[in-house]
Amino acid sequence: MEVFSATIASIFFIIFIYIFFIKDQSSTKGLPPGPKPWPIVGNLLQLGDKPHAQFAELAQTYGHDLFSLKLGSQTVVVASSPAAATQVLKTHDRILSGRYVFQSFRVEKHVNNSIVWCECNDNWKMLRKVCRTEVFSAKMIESQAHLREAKAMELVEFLKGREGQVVKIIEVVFGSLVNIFGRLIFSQDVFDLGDPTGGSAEMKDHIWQMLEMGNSANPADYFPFLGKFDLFGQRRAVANCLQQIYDVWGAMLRERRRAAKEGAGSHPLHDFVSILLDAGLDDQRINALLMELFGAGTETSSSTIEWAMAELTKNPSIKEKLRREMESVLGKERVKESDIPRLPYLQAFVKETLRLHPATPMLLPRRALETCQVMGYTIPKDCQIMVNAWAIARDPKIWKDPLKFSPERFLGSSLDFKGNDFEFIPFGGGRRICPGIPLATQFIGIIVATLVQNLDWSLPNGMDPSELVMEEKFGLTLQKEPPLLIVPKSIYF
Ligand code: HEM
Repeated sequence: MEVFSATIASIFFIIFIYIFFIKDQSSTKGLPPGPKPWPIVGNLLQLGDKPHAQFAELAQTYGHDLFSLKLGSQTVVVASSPAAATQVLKTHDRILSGRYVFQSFRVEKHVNNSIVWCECNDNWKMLRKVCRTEVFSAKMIESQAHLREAKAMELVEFLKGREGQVVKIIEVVFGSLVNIFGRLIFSQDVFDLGDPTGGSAEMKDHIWQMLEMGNSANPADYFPFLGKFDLFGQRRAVANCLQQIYDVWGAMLRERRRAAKEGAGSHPLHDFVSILLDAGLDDQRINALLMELFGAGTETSSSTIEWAMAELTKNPSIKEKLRREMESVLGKERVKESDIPRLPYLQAFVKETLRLHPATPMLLPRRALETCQVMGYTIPKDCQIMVNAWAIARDPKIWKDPLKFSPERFLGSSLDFKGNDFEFIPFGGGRRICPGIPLATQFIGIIVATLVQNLDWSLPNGMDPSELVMEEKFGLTLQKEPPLLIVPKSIYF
């Protein structure tokens, strides 16, 4: 019996070795060069909390265009130059348009209806079309400008009320953005800025929980065979959280449908929900899309605004230039979104913030739908592909004095983030480019301009702005450590 058990154990051991060593070795044939992986863990131990910076260093050694590495048993290819980004996001856009869906988010009902995670199938095309022609159309964006302007001013009033007190800027900006989204999406606030327990506490908690779960590591992303067991219950937690959010929204959707029926087919409110109902989307699609807009829009935009505030704090002369531009163009008028096209320095400032601090430094991971050849290397089917937009935007071969925060570099330049200039791709590119660009740029522009026009602030404890340490963590972090703390001071013209 013992001999039998030992034989079975040996067979399993050999299969295990085969899977992790021999099969792995053969699957690396033709891949871009990269650091030698350790057995089983691959190059995981070489990653810290800033993979985009570590990947930038690896690119120096192994391949300025493309290099590959193993994260556990997953093969990952990283593009780190504009030429390689062009290949991934343009030349091979179709084949490389799959998404690598994080294991915690593999909740079937959500993924199938998700614009972020589903394949570029008919459902995805329909959702993108609704976004392009309805939700983010120029008419819709313009019609809701007054809401964002009012919320930006509410934020200023809130901060003025905290004069002399220390404020963690990300929390108030995040709260403001969630409220703007609440208003744009279903015409109601989610947070009460002045009362941390106020607003819709239930919805606020669910959204925080979702964002935190999205940021927590799942070992199954490195060892996919663990995925089906959901060992740490992360997928179940995401599914529960989504269900709770959908339940709240479900009640609202039912109420809207009822009101629409009674009002002979017209929805009284002009918000995203009414657009989606009018577009004939079913509840599951609406739920998934609303979740996506909240998830993809709030954290990215609020972290960009936090970076903008940090740069303004560190560079008071830039804050002054923004103020002077507004004074000369608008006089004493309060800034509005429709003024942004007349404020070139503000536009250049937003671009420079996105260049140095892209909210998703390596975009969202893509997946090869088929094996293909890119720049003479083999990219195997199902391989994960990342584009290091952060490294590209700091490459001294492309940018003069790349680490200097200088909005001037964009003045008089046609360089834009709309996916055609592959040296500057904070919103990605190709068919999966961020559909929220028109909204994100309005948000960021109006909030930054309103803060600069109406408020002054300093760092706590008389700290000198030059001492401000500005370090990115990986991508979609809530930037809890170190947060930007400021002391608001009102300014009066
Ligand atoms: C500063 C703000 C933002 C940044 C930096 C940003 C960045 C990105 C990036 C890099 C991608 C992946 C693109 C690719 O794979 O090539 C993406 C996708 C996406 N973004 Fe944004 N985003 C921002 C704001 C928003 C907003 C405000 C919304 C909507 C309200 C939004 C909705 C989406 C959606 C739905 C996708 C998935 C698109 C798809 O897979 O087809 N984003 N975003």
